Amino acid sequence: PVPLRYGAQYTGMRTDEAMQQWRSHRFGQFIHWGLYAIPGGVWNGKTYNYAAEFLKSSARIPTATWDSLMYQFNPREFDARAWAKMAKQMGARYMTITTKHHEGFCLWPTKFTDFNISNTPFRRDILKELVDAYNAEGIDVNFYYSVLDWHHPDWRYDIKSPEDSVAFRRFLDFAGNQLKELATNYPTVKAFWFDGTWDSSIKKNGWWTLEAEQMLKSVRPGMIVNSRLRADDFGKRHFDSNNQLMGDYESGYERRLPNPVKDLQVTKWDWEACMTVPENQWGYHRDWTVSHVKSPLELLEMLVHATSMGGNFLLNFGPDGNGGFRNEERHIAQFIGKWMEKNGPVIWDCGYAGWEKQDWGYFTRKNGSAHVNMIVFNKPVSGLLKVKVKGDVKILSAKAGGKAYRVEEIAKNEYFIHFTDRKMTEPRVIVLETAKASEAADKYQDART
Ligand SMILES: Cc1ccc([C@@H]2N[C@@H](C)[C@@H](O)[C@H]2O)cc1
Repeated sequence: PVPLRYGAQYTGMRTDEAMQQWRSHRFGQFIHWGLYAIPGGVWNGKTYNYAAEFLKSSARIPTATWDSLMYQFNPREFDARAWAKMAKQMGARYMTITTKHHEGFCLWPTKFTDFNISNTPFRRDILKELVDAYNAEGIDVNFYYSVLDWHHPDWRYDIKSPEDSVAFRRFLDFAGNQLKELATNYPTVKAFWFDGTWDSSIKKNGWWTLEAEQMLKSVRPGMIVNSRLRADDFGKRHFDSNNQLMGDYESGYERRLPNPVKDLQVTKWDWEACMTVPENQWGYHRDWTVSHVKSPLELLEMLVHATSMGGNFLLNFGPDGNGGFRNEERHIAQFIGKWMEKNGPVIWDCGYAGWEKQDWGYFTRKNGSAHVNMIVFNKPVSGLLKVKVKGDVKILSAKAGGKAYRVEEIAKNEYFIHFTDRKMTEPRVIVLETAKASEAADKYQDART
């Protein structure tokens, strides 16, 4: 392997309590909220279809003009407790909030720039209200932080001169100070979700990305950081030049999920996929007719899909400039919440079952359990659900609620579950009880004698 100073700091999955908690949550609520929520993708009467949080660049708005939105930020409807209740009802176990997005506006009263919530008509510390409200509902809070900063004069996309180096060094000190401030002043924060780290200026300063990770973990032992923060000695990101994952979980799945057949490598490490409800809107956009809006069922299937491959699913909400959620978002939360109320146990604390993906849906398994969960989305015409088990395993029973389904062994390690449900109105969970084939044989042995 190539000797690295700023590469992966450890190999394998973390087994400490904090990481086990993060991993067991499986389902998180992403919240993108900032000045971009005020115009909501519309500027001077023109609607820009690209992501609303990029309106500043889509509409080529001068920084001074964009930054003056700060004087309008006064979300009267904002109620952190109501947000937290909606997330709780949805079945989310953690929430990731944009402390600062690319625009550079800070949702907390930071000491390191005036471009923050305390200089708005609203004044209140939104971050503190959210952390307190979500924690009170038993939901962990993580911080999204964009290193890329359109507001800060010392930001550089690349380092092309000694002046760039001096300025960018000041910028990295600024970012480091903000990160330390966040980890210190909000002591219950569990993880940092870094974004805006793809530019050459960062890739040429891999040392800083490791220093930021180490600083956060020294301020808060157990802190979790995503792979997207990290660049190694050669500017390689996410996976270092020895192909080792940097940070504590892979965060490369944005608006896409790993393939359940071809991408099984992800089951070897922690990872999280983040997802928009429209095709590509993270911040609030006034007009959702500009693209496909995913249905609650599509999003529920993605949550199950991620869990089935041992990953987390971070579903995005974009509150408007007043602090309200769209009806589509409320409906999604209510729909998924209703399903999770009954079936949360096949998501929370669950992961990759180790069996081959089948067409009818997904397997999940609570770590180490002899029970394997089937979440059925696509009932076949035959009503026969194929299950291929691995190794010394026999299926003893298949149950949904109190009802048992016939388990038919059709070949070695292959079964049909006779799924006689007539009409499927929602994804159905069938729990398989398994035992070691060798031991199970003894069980039959007993029956025969
Ligand atoms: C090209 C591009 C840059 C940044 C993004 C940001 N990452 C997501 C997690 C959102 O924050 C989006 O604004 C998306 C696409």
